[in-house]
Amino acid sequence: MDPPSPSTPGMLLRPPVFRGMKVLDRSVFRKAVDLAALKVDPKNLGLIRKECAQDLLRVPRIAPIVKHDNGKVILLKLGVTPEDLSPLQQKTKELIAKNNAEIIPYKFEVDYSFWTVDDILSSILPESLLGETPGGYTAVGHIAHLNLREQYLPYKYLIGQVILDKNPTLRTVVNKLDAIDTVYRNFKMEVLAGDDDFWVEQSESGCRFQFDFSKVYWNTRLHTEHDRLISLFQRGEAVCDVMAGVGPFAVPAGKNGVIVLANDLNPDSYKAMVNNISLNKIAYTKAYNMDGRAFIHHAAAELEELAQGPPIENPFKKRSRTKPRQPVEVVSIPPTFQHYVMNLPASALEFLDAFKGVYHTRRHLFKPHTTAELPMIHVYCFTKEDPPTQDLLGRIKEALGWEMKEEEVRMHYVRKVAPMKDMYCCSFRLPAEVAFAAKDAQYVDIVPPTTTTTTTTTTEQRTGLRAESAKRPIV
Ligand SMILES: C[S@@+](CC[C@H](N)C(=O)[O-])C[C@H]1O[C@@H](n2cnc3c(N)ncnc32)[C@H](O)[C@@H]1O
Repeated sequence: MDPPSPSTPGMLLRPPVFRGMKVLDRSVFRKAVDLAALKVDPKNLGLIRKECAQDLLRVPRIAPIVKHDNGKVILLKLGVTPEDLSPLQQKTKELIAKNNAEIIPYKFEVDYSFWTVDDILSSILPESLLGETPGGYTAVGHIAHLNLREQYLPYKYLIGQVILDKNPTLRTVVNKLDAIDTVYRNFKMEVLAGDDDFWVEQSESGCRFQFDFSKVYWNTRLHTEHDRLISLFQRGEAVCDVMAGVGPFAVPAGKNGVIVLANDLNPDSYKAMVNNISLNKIAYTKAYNMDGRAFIHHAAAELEELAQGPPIENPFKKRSRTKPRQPVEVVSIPPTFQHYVMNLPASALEFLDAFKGVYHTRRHLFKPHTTAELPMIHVYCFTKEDPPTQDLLGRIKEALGWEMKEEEVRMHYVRKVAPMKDMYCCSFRLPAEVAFAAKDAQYVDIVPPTTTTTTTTTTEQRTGLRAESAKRPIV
């Protein structure tokens, strides 16, 4: 079939075609389109707009009533000219006659600012590349990040510039390079357009997060999953976030009055998390920078010790002016964790071996001696199996050294990360046989790469958790 001729109504409001352009020339996107317009008594504008809706110009981003001379006119649909009214409905023609409406030629002029990203890219890219939409991106703060396929790379700067031009909230457009870093899970990226500035601010779960997007892991698509898990944590419970990143679980949970000991191996994630704790005025979350396996043991000891201190006062909680006698918000620290979070899907299952003997010397803290139950483990993983049950149960058994029954593990589907690869969150209660087992030599703590510091705020000494940590630097 022949392509539609440029005079076909549908083609009139498409940008001019400049296939093969590699350096953006915005000036070529000017276009004038000849339309017909109705000049009517201003008091009849609304009536005609309503009665003749089918015959008015219906093109996205163009309102059919426009200013003309000192008044307003109504634009008629594409294909109608002052000389040829035949495309109009009979009802419209009658209304025009009845209202003595004048039909005038109207030159509708558009330029680069009118067209969408897809309009422009589809007039620039070779036809062979038009099947996909390379203009799709994910925004993190002021950065749009693309994952351009190889065939689009010769046009990458142009694609980046068009996206930047068309999205006023963006300042930088980057393309992800190579695969993800295997340890810290961050991407190398190339700036395609805009500022060479990777320091972003992003909101999630009612909190603000600041970080260098080129140095740490952040995935906007995990928002719902972060919220799901956070909603399981109760105020006054203790959560151990073993691979916490910049704090998308730890900071909002802390804001809800959950005591969180949160760790990340990446020093840049750790520093950002410390800053985010302070930025959001969180009294209940404390950041650490060590290997996750070591942290599982370290945190159990640390929490038990913290629990022996005073409850945490929240100096940031605003007091009500109308209720001046409201008590200061206080949360007691439980001696054991109610939840562990392990979001490092590529290898977190392998870290389960660290739970062997984690409460060997702390049996007295749990039932039947107290009301405390053993903690829930929420461990993220990837699988290529569908259904995933046997694969995940097998890998849990291998790492934990204990066979979990199918009904003891909740496998929550999180998202598809590749055509044959799914992300799951496995939640199960830590078995007593594992938690209280004798500790193997291999579980001796590893010296962390850096020591822990706490956020520096003037209120630091007033918060139980921070006051404790200020007294006892972790080595
Ligand atoms: C997939 S990210 C998840 C971060 C965060 N929990 C989230 O949901 O956005 C995994 C994190 O694990 C950290 N990590 C990698 N190896 C680690 C280890 N051995 N111990 C602790 N953290 C580790 C990485 O630096 C990264 O921030």
